[in-house]
Amino acid sequence: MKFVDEAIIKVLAGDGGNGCISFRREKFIPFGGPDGGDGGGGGSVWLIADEGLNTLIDFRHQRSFKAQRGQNGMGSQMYGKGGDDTVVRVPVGTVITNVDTDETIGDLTVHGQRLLVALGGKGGLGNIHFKSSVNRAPRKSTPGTPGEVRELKLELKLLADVGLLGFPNAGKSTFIRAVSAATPRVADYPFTTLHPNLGVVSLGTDQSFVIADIPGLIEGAADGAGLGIQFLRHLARTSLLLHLVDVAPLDGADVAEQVRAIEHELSKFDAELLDRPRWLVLNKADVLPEEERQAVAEDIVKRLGWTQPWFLVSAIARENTMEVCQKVQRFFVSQRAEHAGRTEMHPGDVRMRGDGESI
Ligand SMILES: Nc1nc2c(ncn2[C@@H]2O[C@H](COP(=O)(O)OP(=O)(O)OP(=O)(O)O)[C@@H](O)[C@H]2O)c(=O)[nH]1
Ligand SMILES: [Mg+2]
Repeated sequence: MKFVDEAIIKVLAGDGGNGCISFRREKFIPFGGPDGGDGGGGGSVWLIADEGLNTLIDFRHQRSFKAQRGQNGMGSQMYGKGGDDTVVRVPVGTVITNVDTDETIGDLTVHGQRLLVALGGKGGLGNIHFKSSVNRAPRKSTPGTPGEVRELKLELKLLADVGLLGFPNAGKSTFIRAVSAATPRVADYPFTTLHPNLGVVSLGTDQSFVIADIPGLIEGAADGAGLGIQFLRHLARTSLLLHLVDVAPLDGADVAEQVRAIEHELSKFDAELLDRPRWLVLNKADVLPEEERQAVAEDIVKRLGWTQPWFLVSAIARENTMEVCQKVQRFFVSQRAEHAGRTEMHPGDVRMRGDGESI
């Protein structure tokens, strides 16, 4: 199925029904009082997160969602029926922005979570409300109010703990195949991966994390080269990036420079991503003679002045890949412990809570 992670939709809540002007008319009561009922409220439009959906593709076909209008009030003090709500299903991880104000109005991250996006109009008042000592036959009612109408931008940002980053052909998909049950296509040409894939790395009971494989980035991606950088949005929620590089490119390219090129694109997309913990994974160790591997890797690390953790692996031979994952798991455990400790000490500190949310 095609992967779509952006959509614009229009939501239209139902208008309220109008209040009614009516008078009681019965055989022996020729001048009965007012008995026009109120209009019913208009239905609202809600979004609901559904884990059964993986993409926003459905919104290519239907872009407008309308809730029902409230029924008008009627004689004999009958109130109009309220309009039905409309509920629109979206994938878990959908961020909702109001197109007119550019304001983010919600982020649905849990299955079943709901967000009200257009409130139904109120029903109008029937003439029974306008009876007074001076006016016993009011010819007055009020119309229902209009339902809210909004244009919304939906953006899917996948929920993953770890993001894989790197040039095409670096071996990202091979890596996720090696450490999880995910089976994205692997091939020796660039841009094999055209949309993100998620894999669950399971290291034991209560020891698992989700890893996202995204399409490769190339120099100039921020300006649209290759598949562009729009897929980087799927790294937004991750806490750790694994930066994969081919340790010995066939064309003899300088690995350190390749790392810098990706960093450059990353900073153009979102400088904050550059500050995120990022570990270097030097892949394809198997192409180098065993006795040279360590020295080549250390040289790259030294030239980069790399201070964060780094690894030398062979994704295809599954060498050292699980060690990377174990270290990732330990990183999450210590991060959680650290946050738990910090929030205990400063329960009212807003900054801490912000940090906590980003885990
Ligand atoms: N020798 C060797 N080849 C590898 C290794 N990992 C991946 N490859 C090969 O490198 C090529 C690219 O691998 P992919 O996993 O498709 O690379 P990718 O980073 O997902 O590429 P894109 O999806 O295009 O961004 C394939 O031919 C793989 O078999 C490795 O550890 N050693
Ligand atoms: Mg791939």
